[in-house]
Amino acid sequence: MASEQLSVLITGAGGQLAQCIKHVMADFDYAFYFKDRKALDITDSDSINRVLDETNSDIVINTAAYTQVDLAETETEQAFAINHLGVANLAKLCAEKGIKLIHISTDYVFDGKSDQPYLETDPTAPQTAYGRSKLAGELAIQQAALPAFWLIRTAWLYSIYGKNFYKTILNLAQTRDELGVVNDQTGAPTQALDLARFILENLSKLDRENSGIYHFVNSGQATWYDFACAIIDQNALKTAVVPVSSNQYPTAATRPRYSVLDNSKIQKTFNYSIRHWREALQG
Ligand SMILES: NC(=O)C1=CN([C@@H]2O[C@H](COP(=O)(O)OP(=O)(O)OC[C@H]3O[C@@H](n4cnc5c(N)ncnc54)[C@H](OP(=O)(O)O)[C@@H]3O)[C@@H](O)[C@H]2O)C=CC1
Ligand SMILES: Cc1cn([C@H]2C[C@H](O)[C@@H](COP(=O)(O)OP(=O)(O)O[C@H]3O[C@@H](C)C(=O)[C@@H](O)[C@H]3O)O2)c(=O)[nH]c1=O
Repeated sequence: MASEQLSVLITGAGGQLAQCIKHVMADFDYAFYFKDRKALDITDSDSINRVLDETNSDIVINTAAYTQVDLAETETEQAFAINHLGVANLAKLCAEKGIKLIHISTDYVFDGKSDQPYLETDPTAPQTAYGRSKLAGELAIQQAALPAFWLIRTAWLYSIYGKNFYKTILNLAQTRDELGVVNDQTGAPTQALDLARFILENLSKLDRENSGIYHFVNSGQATWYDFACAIIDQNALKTAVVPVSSNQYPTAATRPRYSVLDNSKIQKTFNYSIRHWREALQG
């Protein structure tokens, strides 16, 4: 007898990661339901309740979030309403209905003062309103009595979808001969399609025993300057990229100086090899 297909609900369907999941989903035998903010607002419990029942969800992948790092410094209440209270609503209802949850968090929960890749067990100390709101969401996930959950921290996501640094650099390069890019913030550029593939390839393994926090980033590390140079090279563009310090490129939110995530736990647990960011950038 054929086993019943698992029903997988993806929130935040208008966003980058959700579109990447859509991009790779054809290879996977699940019943997928993509809901954008209009169809499912995670700050509205009635809307979550209705959609969870309608779709008979077994697993929810929550990609819905407030992701505007600088604006969050002034729209802090809105960031918390989504990244904390919205996530808490979703986790509570999933727990009540026995639904497993995959939630995405960020390298910006760390203070950036380390000089070696952060482990899942390292203390968090976000320095931005966005980071604090995401950390509050992490705690809500861990406090909900979910049957199983993965809290996946990732970083510097880019793809052909949505708004991201990769696309910003390509856009700026259309009109500029020179771009100043910070060379004193180090992280791990991560192809969002790689994360989408990891999630779908391992979805059936999600259970109580392997529930917890995982770091998923492409391997290696780079400054935003290194990443911008690689983007310009890959696209054979002529724009010159000039290294600058964070002081020369002031932003409302102070990004971590160093936020590389150690990805060995996820590779070991799921026997999964994550490629280097330079290889991922080649497509
Ligand atoms: N982008 C990155 O570099 C990184 C992202 N992350 C995390 O990964 C996850 C996915 O990020 P990404 O896809 O890039 O982000 P996007 O901003 O591209 O997508 C998030 C989506 O969530 C939607 N959304 C906002 N509020 C609500 C709400 N109340 N209910 C339902 N949907 C809502 C947004 O809609 P609208 O546009 O209408 O607001 C948007 O479509 C997020 O949790 C993010 O914090 C972690 C590390 C790096
Ligand atoms: C566009 C641009 C940015 N920068 C700097 C500003 C900033 O310090 C750094 C990154 O810029 P962005 O604002 O594009 O990226 P930012 O919004 O900080 O990206 C973050 O998004 C959230 C959602 C996350 O969770 C993080 O992991 C991370 O990906 O590069 C330059 O120096 N020159 C430039 O031309």
